[in-house]
Amino acid sequence: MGLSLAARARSRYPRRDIRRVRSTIPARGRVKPETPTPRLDVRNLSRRFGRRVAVDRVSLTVMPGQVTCLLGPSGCGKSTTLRMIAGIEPIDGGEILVDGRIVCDLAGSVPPEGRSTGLMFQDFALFPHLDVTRNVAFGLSGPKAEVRARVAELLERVGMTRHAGSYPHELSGGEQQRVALARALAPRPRVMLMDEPFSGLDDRLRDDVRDETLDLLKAEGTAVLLVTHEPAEAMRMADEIALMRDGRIVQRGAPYNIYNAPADLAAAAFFSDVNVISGRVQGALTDTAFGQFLAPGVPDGTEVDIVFRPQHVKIDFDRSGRGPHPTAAEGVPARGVVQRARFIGAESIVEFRMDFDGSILKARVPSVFLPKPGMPLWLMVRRDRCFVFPKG
Ligand SMILES: Nc1ncnc2c1ncn2[C@@H]1O[C@H](COP(=O)(O)OP(=O)(O)OP(=O)(O)O)[C@@H](O)[C@H]1O
Repeated sequence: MGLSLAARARSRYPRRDIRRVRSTIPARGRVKPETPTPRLDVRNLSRRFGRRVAVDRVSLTVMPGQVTCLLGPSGCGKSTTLRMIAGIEPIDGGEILVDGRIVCDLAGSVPPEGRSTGLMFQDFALFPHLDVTRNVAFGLSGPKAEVRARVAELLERVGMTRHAGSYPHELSGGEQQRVALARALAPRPRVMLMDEPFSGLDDRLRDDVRDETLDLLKAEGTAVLLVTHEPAEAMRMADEIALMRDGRIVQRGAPYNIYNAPADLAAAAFFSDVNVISGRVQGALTDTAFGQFLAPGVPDGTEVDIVFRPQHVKIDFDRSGRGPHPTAAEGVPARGVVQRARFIGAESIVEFRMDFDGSILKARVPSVFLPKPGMPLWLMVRRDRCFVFPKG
C-alpha cells in the first residue's frame, strides 16, 4: 500500500536491478563518462514472428529532451520496436536501458509499469467513465494534495483547465488528445513512447496539437521516441530521424542531413518524388544527357543511378531548338516535351518526356508557370542537389 507502480516493480526485481545499475554506470572517480547517459538506449533489439524477422538488431539512443522519430513504411517494424521498449511485446535479442539501467534483455524483463516509460497511441483511449481530472490522475499515487497539484499543473499546460470536470465524450478529438498527453505525462515518465499519436486528427488541428505537444515534452525534459510513417511529420517533430526498412535502421541523423544526404535511392525516394537517370562511371565521372556527374570513389564500369528531386530541376525556354548555355552549377541542358502540368497551389508539377531516351522526368516550379502539353522546354539539374548511388 502507498507504493507507486514503479516502486512496487523495483521491489519485485531488487537484486537484478541493483546488479545492472552497478554494471552499466561507472563508479564515481573511477571512469569519467565522456558522454552523458542516454535516457533511452536500445541495443541490437530483435523480434521474430515465426520465420519472419520483424525487427532486426535495431539500435538507437534518445537523450533527455530529445525527440527521435522512428520513420518507415507500413510493416517495417516500427510499432513492434516501440512495443518491445514499452514492455508489452517480448524480445528475441538485444537489450533496452533506461537511464543506464537495463530494463530488458534475454535474461529478464522489468514489467511495463516499472520502466519509467509513458505510452501514447493513435486511439488515445481515455477512460470514458472518468472525467478529465480523474483520467489525468489515474496513474498517480501519493498524497492527495500533490496529485491534485500535478493534475492542475498539467491541465493548465495543455490548456484544458476549464474542461477539468468534462467527460471524454464531451470533448473534441484535439481536446481528448491533450488530455491523453497530460495523462501520459502525469507520472513524469523518463521516456515517452508515441505511436502515430496525431494521425486521428484533421490536418489543421494536427499541426497545432503537434507543436504544443512538442513544447510540453521539451519543457518536461522527457526523451521521446515517436513512430510515424509520414516523412513530413518526422521532419517537423524530430531532432533525429531513424529511418527503418525491413526491420532494420538504414540511416540515422538530423532531418536536414537525412533529407539532403540520403543513404540510398529508397531513402531519397521516401521523402519525396525523385527523378532517376542511369549512367556508367569512368574515371570518377558519369556521362549523361545532362553532362557529367561526379562519382568519387566509385570504381570504373559501375552502373549508377543519378537521383534528384523535382524541385531541383530548373527549366528554361526553347530558343529555335536551342537551350540555355551549360554552367558548372547546373551542367548541360537536355530537352523534353511537356506531357502534363498540374497546379497544386504554390507550385506546379510538370512532367516531361525527354528527347534523349523517352523517359519521364518531373519538375516542381512556381505555379505562376503552367506550361501546356506539347511545349518543348529545356531542363537543367542542380549538381549540388544530386545523389549518385551504385545500382543495387
Ligand atoms: N503479433 C504478430 N504476429 C505476427 N506477425 C506480426 C505481429 N505483429 C507484427 N507482425 C508483423 O511484423 C511486421 C512489422 O509489424 P509492425 O506493426 O511493427 O510494422 P509497422 O512498421 O509498425 O507498420 P504500420 O506502420 O503499418 O503500423 C509486419 O510484417 C507485421 O505483419
